Amino acid sequence: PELTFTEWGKELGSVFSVKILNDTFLVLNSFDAIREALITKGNDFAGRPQGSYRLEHFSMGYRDISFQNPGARLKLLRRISLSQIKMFDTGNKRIEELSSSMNKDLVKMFRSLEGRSFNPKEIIYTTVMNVLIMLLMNRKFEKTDKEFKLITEMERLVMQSIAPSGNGVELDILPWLRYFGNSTYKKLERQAQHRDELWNMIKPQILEDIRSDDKESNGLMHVLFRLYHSQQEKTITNSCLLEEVDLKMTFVDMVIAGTGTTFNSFCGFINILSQHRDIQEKLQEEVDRVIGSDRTVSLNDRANMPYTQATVLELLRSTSVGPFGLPCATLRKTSVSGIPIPAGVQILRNHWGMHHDEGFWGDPHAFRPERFLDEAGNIVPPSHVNRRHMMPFGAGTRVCIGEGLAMGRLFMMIATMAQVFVVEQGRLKSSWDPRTYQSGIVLHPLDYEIQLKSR
Ligand code: HEM
Repeated sequence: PELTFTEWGKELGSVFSVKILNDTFLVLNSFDAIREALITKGNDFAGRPQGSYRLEHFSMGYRDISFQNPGARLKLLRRISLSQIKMFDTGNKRIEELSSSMNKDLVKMFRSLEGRSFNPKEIIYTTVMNVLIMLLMNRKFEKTDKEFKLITEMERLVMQSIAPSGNGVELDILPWLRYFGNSTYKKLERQAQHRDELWNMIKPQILEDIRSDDKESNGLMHVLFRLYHSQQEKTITNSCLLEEVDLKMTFVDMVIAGTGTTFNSFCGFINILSQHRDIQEKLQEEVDRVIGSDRTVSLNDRANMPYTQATVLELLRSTSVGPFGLPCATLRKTSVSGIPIPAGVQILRNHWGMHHDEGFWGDPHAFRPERFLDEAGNIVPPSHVNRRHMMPFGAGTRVCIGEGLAMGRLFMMIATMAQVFVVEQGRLKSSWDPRTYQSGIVLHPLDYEIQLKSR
């Protein structure tokens, strides 16, 4: 739909409405309209649609961060999650060590396949997923662990069943179809079983860490459980009393929101790299000059590696793996581009269209990191017009809470690949162009294979 809406926007203008079966969405299709909604009138547009049977089922009654409406609970969960994610940035030695150990794992897994043609998806998925698990529980799982299998399967089932315009939309309109073997309902039920089984496995692990008072067990879930216990014992009072379902859905939400997005962006990148020799050489030149080969990449290197940073930005713009962000809803009577909008209207923001607007970008379908560099080769500041036209993480009060984590991980993985490998196309070739990606709430690059040579 992102390509269709972008085309329609040329005729219909920057704001139009579409009917998907009997659900109506207002589509915001230009930078000005999206900016007005998310930033100038952020509080008016900060709601999430609450009428979808599928979302309500998946989120246990909107108890996750992504789909609940603003209120004390959302504020508390967002604040704690954000402060934990900040610890993943520079300055925390243990996290830095763990992150670089994960990069080492990525390199080790790739090295074991050197010289062969292979699909890198599984290895990338394992690495990205484990970064999330590290954030949540301060540990990592092996591919063969039951927990890992449950998480993977749960994430796959969610992606297949909750896209606003995808398969299963009929269940929102006719929820009674669940009594008649509806296939999306079966997927929702299966994911709920996986979720519960997973929670029953990880909850005792988190509680055991807390009991043993392991100072290093400071994952987001440890922090939330400690707060939850303090609230129960009435040693802390917040304006919102957490229940176990809030903790469980925060875990599920972070895994779902953080894995598919980062994983598909990086998967897209490796295919882009294998077909852009010039970009690969520029990345290699920079990493050789700034880091060399004697030490591993660190987040602190970002400041000295503008080309790699520009590549991360161009990757997020070009692939736009969250083509509409998350759907939002107006909380009160408002307007956009001078058009009055009542409360309760469901909104889709065409981030893809904004990131591929030919009138603005000129050549939006070329992969060109230089768009984000000035004449001296420095990264342009966030106030630069090209950076302002980029909202891969949304903006305003509901901006993605994983932005810093995702940007940091993408930087680490891109710089590490350039430092260690030359990436070439393998036997299975597919277009790198994101217009070919498979649609969904998150876009998926087509399958491809690569061949790696150590540098
Ligand atoms: C390349 C990676 C990522 C992209 C492109 C991305 C993109 C987005 C977008 C567009 C939104 C919707 C914002 C809005 O409604 O305005 C969002 C929300 C969200 N993201 Fe991300 N994200 C990424 C990585 C992550 C990671 C790593 C995490 C977890 C650590 C995460 C957690 C969330 C959560 C919880 C929300 C819901 C926020 C809310 O509704 O208040 N994301 N993300």
